[in-house]
Amino acid sequence: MYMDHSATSPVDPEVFEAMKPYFVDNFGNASTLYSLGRDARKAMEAAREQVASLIGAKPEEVIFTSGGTESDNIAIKGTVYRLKNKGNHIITSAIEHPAVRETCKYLEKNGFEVTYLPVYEDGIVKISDLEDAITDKTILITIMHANNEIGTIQPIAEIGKIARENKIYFHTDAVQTVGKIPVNVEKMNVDMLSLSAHKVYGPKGIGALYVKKGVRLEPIIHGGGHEKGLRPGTENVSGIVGLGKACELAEKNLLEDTKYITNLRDKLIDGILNSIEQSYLDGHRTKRLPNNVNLRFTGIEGESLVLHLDSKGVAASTGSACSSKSLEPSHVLIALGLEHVEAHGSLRLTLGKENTEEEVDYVITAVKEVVETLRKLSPLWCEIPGAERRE
Ligand SMILES: Cc1ncc(COP(=O)(O)O)c(C=O)c1O
Ligand code: FES
Repeated sequence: MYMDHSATSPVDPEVFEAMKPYFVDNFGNASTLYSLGRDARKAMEAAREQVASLIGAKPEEVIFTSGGTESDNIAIKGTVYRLKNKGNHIITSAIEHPAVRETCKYLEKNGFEVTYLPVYEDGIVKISDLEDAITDKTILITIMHANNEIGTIQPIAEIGKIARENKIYFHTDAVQTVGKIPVNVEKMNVDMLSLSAHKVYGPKGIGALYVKKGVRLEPIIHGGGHEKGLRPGTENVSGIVGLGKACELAEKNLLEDTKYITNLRDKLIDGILNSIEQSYLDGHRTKRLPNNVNLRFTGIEGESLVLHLDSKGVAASTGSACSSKSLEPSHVLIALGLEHVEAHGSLRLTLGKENTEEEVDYVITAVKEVVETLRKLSPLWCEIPGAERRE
């Protein structure tokens, strides 16, 4: 069973049906003048309205991109390149997705200064830290709405208010929240917001950037002038139609889906914490995405856990990285103040609307069995203080 919806989600059959005509029959280039092209343009503009409606924006404030990564790059580089004569300071958080984090690291190598706000144990930035970090050189604040690993939700409206008071542009990466919790660009006081279709039952490789009316960005890609010159290139019409449909469905079902998934999440968290000794939840207990469960087990390696769960038919992910190139565990878990050895045993289960209570029960048992098996095999487990000795 699939419990890795924060990595990607299946395309909803309704979304797929909506996209189908735009591959073979209505294949026109949306920039052409004849009716085939005009039909494509019409479908694209309808999708722009669907996206705008979900996030409380005006359609003309929505730019289609190839996904979250590109939206983040256009927003961040587009702002700082435009304002580089005004200042060179960017504020972000220590737990951003690589699409933001690596963009900031790149900019640091190119003359910009970046402050990475700490998040403390609960995974949430402190407003007082943000206020202290602002200087007269600060030109951009970019802080994610919810974290992709630990699911914590940041106080975006408050951050946006401070950005406004200080006349600093504010971008948020809302890839993990759009379609999962209410997102309203006006209420959140944001100037730019990134979203991606494949996290909300839409296709991969398509997303959008909200750019508030009046906010001007320097283009980072140059070409034929599509999408107000910010994202030139022949439009991915079928993808855009899919994104629009996914947003329409998300808007229609948001409250019901959220309630259903939150219930599964809490059952999963309690079930695992209550049945496995030395297991811990990472991130805030309630200020977290309705579908995010991120746990840690003393004495266990996350990657072995994921591979053993896979053999029991459960798709999940981990923030530990023993066998990856970096040999570093997730920067997000380290930012929570965890030691390397603690971050080493992390398991992320992210639920979706097609998961059921029976699946949750199965996963609780599967995780318990795998943790017990791995601990039995571990020569270190019996030496850990408080560990129950197993013969
Ligand atoms: C918070 C966040 N930002 C950005 C991205 C990147 O989005 P995309 O895969 O559409 O480029 C992801 C996806 O993993 C994400 O979770
Ligand atoms: S050794 Fe496992 S996360 Fe580093």
